Amino acid sequence: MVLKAIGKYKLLVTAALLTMLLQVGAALWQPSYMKKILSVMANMSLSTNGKVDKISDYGVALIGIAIIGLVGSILNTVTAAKISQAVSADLREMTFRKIQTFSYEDIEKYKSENLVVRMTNDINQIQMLLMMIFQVLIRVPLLFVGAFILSIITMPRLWWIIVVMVILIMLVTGFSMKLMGPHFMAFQKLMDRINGIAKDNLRGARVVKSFVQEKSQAAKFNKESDELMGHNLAVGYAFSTMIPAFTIISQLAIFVAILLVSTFITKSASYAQDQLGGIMSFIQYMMQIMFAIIMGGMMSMFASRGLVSMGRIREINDTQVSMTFDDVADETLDGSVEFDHVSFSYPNDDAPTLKDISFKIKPGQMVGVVGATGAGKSTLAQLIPRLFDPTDGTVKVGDKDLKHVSKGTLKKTVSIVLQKAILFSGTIAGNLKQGKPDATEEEMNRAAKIAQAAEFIDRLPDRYDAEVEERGNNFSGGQKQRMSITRGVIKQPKILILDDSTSALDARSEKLVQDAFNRELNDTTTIIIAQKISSVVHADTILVLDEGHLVAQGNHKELVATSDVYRQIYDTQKAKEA
Ligand SMILES: Nc1ncnc2c1ncn2[C@@H]1O[C@H](COP(=O)(O)OP(=O)(O)OP(=O)(O)O)[C@@H](O)[C@H]1O
Repeated sequence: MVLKAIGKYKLLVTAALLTMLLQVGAALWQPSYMKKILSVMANMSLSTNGKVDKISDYGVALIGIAIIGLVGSILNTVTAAKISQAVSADLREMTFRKIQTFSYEDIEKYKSENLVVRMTNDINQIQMLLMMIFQVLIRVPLLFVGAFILSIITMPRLWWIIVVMVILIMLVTGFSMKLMGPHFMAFQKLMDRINGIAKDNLRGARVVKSFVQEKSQAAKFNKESDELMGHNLAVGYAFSTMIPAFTIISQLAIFVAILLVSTFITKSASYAQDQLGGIMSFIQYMMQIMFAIIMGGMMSMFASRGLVSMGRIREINDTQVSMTFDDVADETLDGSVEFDHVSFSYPNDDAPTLKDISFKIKPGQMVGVVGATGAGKSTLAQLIPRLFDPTDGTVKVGDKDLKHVSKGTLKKTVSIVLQKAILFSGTIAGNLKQGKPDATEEEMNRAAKIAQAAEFIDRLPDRYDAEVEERGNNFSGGQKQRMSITRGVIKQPKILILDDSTSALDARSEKLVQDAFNRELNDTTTIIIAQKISSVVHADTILVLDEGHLVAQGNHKELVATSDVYRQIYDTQKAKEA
């Protein structure tokens, strides 16, 4: 997946690789000139004629090589940044598009905060890994092998120092990586949890404040945050020992090399003139070898985090969407609804929430759904716009099994106004047009009048262009519900489901909404889920749910006479009102 995404940027990738080569070439070339300069200096006492000129020529060449290396480095950083940014943006967009195809069930399985972390933090990890790859991937092995060979050619008698140094550095790097690995693995999961707590806390800020929950929320957050800090510290400790260990090893290697060369010099004067310059380049090559191993270690660290993130992003993109729609032409369905022996269990929940439910609703009927809290009313409603598929049985709309209806047909036939009014930041018009993207102002007006939203929208200076803040925070609960109902009715669906969506309206407004429905939405099948029996008392038929079972169906009068569950709810509510 990532390779495919990188494949789009072949030109940039080639440029990054070439500039990386340029950098390595310059780095490996530089010490040989250093050796030449020092060799000339070592021989100076014998005859200085022409030697200063030679030194300055070598000096100019050295600066030239440094400039080539610098240009290579700048171009490499720019191209690596471009590739990593472009690829991560592509991955982010691709993943977001994939999430848009998810069913509600898929989103529930992942959890929204987990998806947010994947789209942000995991993509950042991949971006950092790509940056690293295009800055050091070729550089590390080339620099390592090149410096290794050249150091031995420069000082053949000191080959063993290099070998011992490489072994020691690799051991330290391997040991440190082993210590750090599990902590990196824990990062992402903790980030998911921290994000979830922060999201819940900020979303429920009013609850937190009104129930004085700041301390307990902070304690919950601190627990996860401290755990993250623990992992970060462990990585920090491993790093803090790794770097000094490298320094000790390299200093030791330099000391032994100088000591040995000094011994050779005392034994042979000619060796001094031949090899004195070599020791300088030898040390530089040693440093380059060490740098290559450290970079390799860092890369494996980024890689271990980046690979976990790649796995998490791939998991989203490889997800088999749990709900697909038949690729059939859109059609016009009537507003009848039929549940045929429908049972339903939530994902990861063994016990069924709906149990063997069967009923039929005729087009244009007004239907009430009542039952105790948790009886399964909202769950039943969510099966009609296919937010979930039933575990058993069939849900039909307009006599067609929902599983064989196109997405377009379902969208124009069914509209649901959820229990919680969810608005998006933007304008009122932007929110209403989610119900019908090409809605005219006249259509918005008509829908707003039915939902009793026109009265407050008309009072706003910008009317439909008035700003809606994040989650509609600048509107009251009742206003949000009215806008939500407006969005639901604007496309004039054949079936309108109101899931307890007038709960924040006062009795007068609720009555006005219901009257408007009766007047304006005569042909629409209206399914009203209600806590209060008074909201559905005039319905053509009422479904009574009890612990996931449909225990009775009929109009108010019939149910009072025949259903114990219904009568019980009715009597309790009447007693409260009295
Ligand atoms: N997304 C979900 N995942 C798992 N279980 C759920 C989910 N939503 C609801 N449930 C469970 O299903 C049962 C029925 O919930 P549902 O919301 O349908 O009841 P309800 O009758 O609409 O209740 P209320 O009147 O309080 O809104 C409850 O026990 C609830 O815990």
